[in-house]
Amino acid sequence: MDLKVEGLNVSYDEKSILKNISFNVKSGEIVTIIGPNGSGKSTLIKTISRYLKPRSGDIYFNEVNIRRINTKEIARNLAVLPQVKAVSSDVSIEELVSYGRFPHLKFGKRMGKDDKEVIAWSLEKTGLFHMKDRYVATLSGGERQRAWIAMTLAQKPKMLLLDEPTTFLDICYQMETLEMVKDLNKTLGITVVMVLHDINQAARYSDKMMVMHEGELREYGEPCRIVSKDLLKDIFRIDADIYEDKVNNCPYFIPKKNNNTAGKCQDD
Ligand SMILES: Nc1ncnc2c1ncn2[C@@H]1O[C@H](COP(=O)(O)OP(=O)(O)OP(=O)(O)O)[C@@H](O)[C@H]1O
Repeated sequence: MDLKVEGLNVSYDEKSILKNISFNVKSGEIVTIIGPNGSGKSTLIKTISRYLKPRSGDIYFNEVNIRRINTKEIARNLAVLPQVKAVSSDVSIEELVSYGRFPHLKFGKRMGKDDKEVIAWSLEKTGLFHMKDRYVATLSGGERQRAWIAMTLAQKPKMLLLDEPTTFLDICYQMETLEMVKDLNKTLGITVVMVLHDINQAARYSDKMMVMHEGELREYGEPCRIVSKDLLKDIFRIDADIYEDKVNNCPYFIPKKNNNTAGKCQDD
């Protein structure tokens, strides 16, 4: 499924947050949004997922304006992993994952064998099958994150929107999650738009990277063009050396020692 965003402006109350954002994501691509805290990444994900209404601008899935697509149709095609997730305390992992099948059920129909197989597959893929009866409320941060990812997998979407999918995960599960996203993208052709804070991981796992800064889309392109000394200095306020990862065929950077840290991460 491809995505087109045209002239998007989004405000919270009177405060303008996203300013004239336009871009295209081709079907089957992995695009990662990076940017400093507060630059508008989550707001963009929330707007694409229709959680927020733009002040102006349009969003198209496969050339159809999302204003013309009904909610169930969107839910069948688009799975969203938000940054903040809530679930009542008596929901088990398996139950949470089963919610991913709801958009696919016919009116009044119960889940069938196919749905149960997809749920089992999602639980296996995320390493949760052996603990599927545990309550989500009793899980560690990383286990809970995997349960939510399993739910989005169960949706079998054509597009995945992931807002910081690796938060709370240890490095092994971070890698496993991103490998899983890549695998789903390659084997099922799922288009992926995600937010990551780790720029090196973004460069490694993305076809394209999008750089947000103060509500504007500052750069959009392939990782080898995006990850540059100038961009890291201008947008992220760090000095870094750029290298080539010949194994994964992508750039990576190592920040230089910061001798003057006082106030460096604060906004000017
Ligand atoms: N519900 C809200 N009401 C008012 N302002 C908000 C609301 N949600 C976010 N904002 C503001 O909008 C701006 C963009 O926030 P957003 O969460 O999109 O940034 P982000 O790039 O995802 O940040 P982070 O990396 O910290 O998650 C910030 O200035 C934030 O304070």
